[in-house]
Amino acid sequence: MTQSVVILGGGTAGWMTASYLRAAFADRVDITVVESRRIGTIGVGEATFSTVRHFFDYLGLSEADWMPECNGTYKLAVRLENWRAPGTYFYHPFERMRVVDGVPLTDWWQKVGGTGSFDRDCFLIPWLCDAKASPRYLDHRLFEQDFDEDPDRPLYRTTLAEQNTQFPYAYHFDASLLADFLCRYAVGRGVHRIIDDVVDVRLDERGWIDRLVTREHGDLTADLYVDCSGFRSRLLGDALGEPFVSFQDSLPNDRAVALRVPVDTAVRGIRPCTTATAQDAGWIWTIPLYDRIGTGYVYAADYCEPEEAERVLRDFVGPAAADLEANHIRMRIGRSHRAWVNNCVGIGLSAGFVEPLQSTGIFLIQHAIEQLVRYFPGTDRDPVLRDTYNLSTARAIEGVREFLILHYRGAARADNDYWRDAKKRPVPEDMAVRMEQWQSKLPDNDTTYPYYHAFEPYSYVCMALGLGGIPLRHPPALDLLDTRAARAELTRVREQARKLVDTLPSQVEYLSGLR
Ligand SMILES: Cc1cc2nc3c(=O)[nH]c(=O)nc-3n(C[C@H](O)[C@H](O)[C@H](O)COP(=O)(O)OP(=O)(O)OC[C@H]3O[C@@H](n4cnc5c(N)ncnc54)[C@H](O)[C@@H]3O)c2cc1C
Ligand SMILES: N[C@@H](Cc1c[nH]c2cc(Cl)ccc12)C(=O)O
Repeated sequence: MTQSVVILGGGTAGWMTASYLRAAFADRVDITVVESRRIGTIGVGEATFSTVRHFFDYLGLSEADWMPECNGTYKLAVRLENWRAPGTYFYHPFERMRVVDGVPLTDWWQKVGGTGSFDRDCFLIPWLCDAKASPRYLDHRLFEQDFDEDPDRPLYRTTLAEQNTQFPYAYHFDASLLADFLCRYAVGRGVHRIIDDVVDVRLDERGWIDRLVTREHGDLTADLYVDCSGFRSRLLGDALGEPFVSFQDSLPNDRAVALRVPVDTAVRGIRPCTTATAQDAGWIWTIPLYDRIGTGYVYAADYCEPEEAERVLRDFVGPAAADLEANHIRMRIGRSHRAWVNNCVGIGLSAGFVEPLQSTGIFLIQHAIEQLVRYFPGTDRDPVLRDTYNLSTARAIEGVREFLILHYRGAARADNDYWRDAKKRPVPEDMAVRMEQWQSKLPDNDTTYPYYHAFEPYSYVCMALGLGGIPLRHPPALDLLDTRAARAELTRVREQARKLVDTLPSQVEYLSGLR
């Protein structure tokens, strides 16, 4: 059996991998993390999917264990501003669609209309985000009563595969603080930590990694090497030469500039969502943490210079940006042809990245780690385990890629070359067919990317309706069906939403109580 693992890299991917493998295999697998003090981590990556709760569950960690130490806040949705036209916004919530007489409520909304805001007419979470409300009451009850969440239930080893319901929120957290927290978790459970630089990688005659040469700690050998070295891809890409499949033709944003902005939470409040504000050459993220904002401009170098991007971001933030140091980042957009080659598995930026829209990076890390546990190699090195792992992880990032392409192809904005060119970029062949299908009927299980990538049809529906750039018709069947029950449900959504806004505490009030 595989008895030892060396992980190169101490960023989010490295310490998520180390802590999860430890939780899975205990001391039956010896784990070492080697990380450079000289080479920094990417330092961003602060919003997640709701499914990240399975990661913390698996480690036996409750929110109270890690949120206060990581500046954590709740994320109920992504708020997309100015994608349809300047001054407009809509939400992509963690909330499944209601169904009336077998038809999704958003399809009914197309037929019977509503107030004009599909998100507020069909979902509850947009109302909570607008009100900066907490998803929990002060007694910790969740607003969404569909969950039989027993606050005293023992944490147990849930995984993405058990996500049979849609949990209504995800998290924002300080990426560096989370990596530090997971480092303490892992080292406290017996993971070895070496702070050093890997200066050379030696391969054997088969082209497998024989050992990692460090500057001060000699050579490191293991049965399996996990490359969490970030965009450098020091093992998978550099040492093993695995080809990289670029997504640049369909996802042009390859740069970012970020700021960490201190805020007075008591004054500003905390909107429980990530905001993505479209710009002339990309979009700006706003991630509200407990005592600061994480913000950054994701843009395409072909349309905007770094200096201009930094100026736009500083203008967007305002006077609070003065004297703050900007972090300029080059992004490698695409994926390794294979994430697992011989005795090396790439996880995190080293294996692939599709720009941070919709916060998919940490989900892809979590999915990769879960699959690594499922397909963990034995001494016989069964290639079927490796090949199945590679197929599953490639499909996950290809599905995310397709969902992100939809944002640029589907945005109604066409007010400059960047947004006009976005409509002409190539899309995967199957996706072109699906985009045609969406014009006759909103996306559903039959017309969205067919392999697991975490996004469900309702996410595609929110984009199709919210972005405004795809011509949409309701199916003719709705002209023949009785609309009364659907109209009643639309009224019920608004009544429930108004009651929640009136009874839930603010997110600031609830989170202050956790500290
Ligand atoms: C602009 C931007 C915004 C993002 N926003 C989000 C978001 O909101 N949500 C989300 O889920 N994801 C987001 N991501 C993705 C997220 O940041 C990454 O998935 C996450 O941080 C994982 O990074 P990593 O651990 O793979 O790499 P890194 O953080 O770069 O860590 C690499 C590690 O490898 C070490 N290392 C490298 N080479 C050597 C060597 N030779 N010897 C020793 N050590 C070495 C470094 O010291 C470091 O510890 C974003 C990414 C970018 C670029
Ligand atoms: N079902 C996955 C993915 C997902 C569903 N809704 C959203 C909204 C946002 Cl902002 C990101 C991700 C998602 C999950 O629940 O995490």
